[in-house]
Amino acid sequence: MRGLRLDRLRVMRGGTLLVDLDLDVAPGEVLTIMGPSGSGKSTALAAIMGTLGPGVRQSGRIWLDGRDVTGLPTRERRIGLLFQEDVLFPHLSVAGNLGFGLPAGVRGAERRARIETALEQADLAGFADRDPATLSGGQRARVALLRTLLAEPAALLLDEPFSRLDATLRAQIRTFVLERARQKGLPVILVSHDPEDAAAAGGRVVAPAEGRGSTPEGT
Ligand SMILES: Nc1ncnc2c1ncn2[C@@H]1O[C@H](COP(=O)(O)OP(=O)(O)OP(=O)(O)O)[C@@H](O)[C@H]1O
Repeated sequence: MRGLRLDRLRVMRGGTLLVDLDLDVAPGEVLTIMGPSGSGKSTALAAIMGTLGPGVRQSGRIWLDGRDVTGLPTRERRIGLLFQEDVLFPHLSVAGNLGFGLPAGVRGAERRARIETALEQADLAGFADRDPATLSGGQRARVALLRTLLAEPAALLLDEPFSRLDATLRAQIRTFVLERARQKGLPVILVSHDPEDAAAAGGRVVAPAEGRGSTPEGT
């Protein structure tokens, strides 16, 4: 089965149940995890990525495209993460930054071609040799997204991405990200404390420890 499945995924810290999710995110679907600061949103994403630190107890399974990825190291899970303070390497060109997203075996002309194509699709043709410091906030945000997508993830997690951008730009970038994810048929989990993000995503909204959550069908 394609998509992302959280099968009774639970994370306890101390005596607190921070994460309790039991749901599927279909290809092209966006699920929003919403809750106040400290409610466990980032913890939920860390559990899915496999980057939880010590001091927590995790149970349940994570399935991606029918594969149980629960025990796999982060890099083998094929899950892309874009977060709030995603930064580009300042000492590398835009193309150099994008190269970090590409699978290791992609080299030479193929590497250049994939980078050029990605830039064109993001309205950034001709930007390959630019210094990231010379880009606008919106251009930087698009490059960060392209870098994540070039790794060909099978799911995309967004942790309050671009919340530092002003409202207009943020809305544009949010649309851009969600459209790209839908085109690629990626299941997306968006973490936010902003109801506007959830409304723009247009899908289900759950709290980090909501269990099955609520679906439009009420199932
Ligand atoms: N490494 C850690 N050690 C101890 N406590 C932690 C650690 N990381 C998170 N916590 C605690 O776990 C709880 C959930 O944190 P988490 O970062 O998941 O919340 P959040 O909903 O993402 O918050 P925010 O919106 O502020 O980012 C908080 O009470 C936090 O203090």
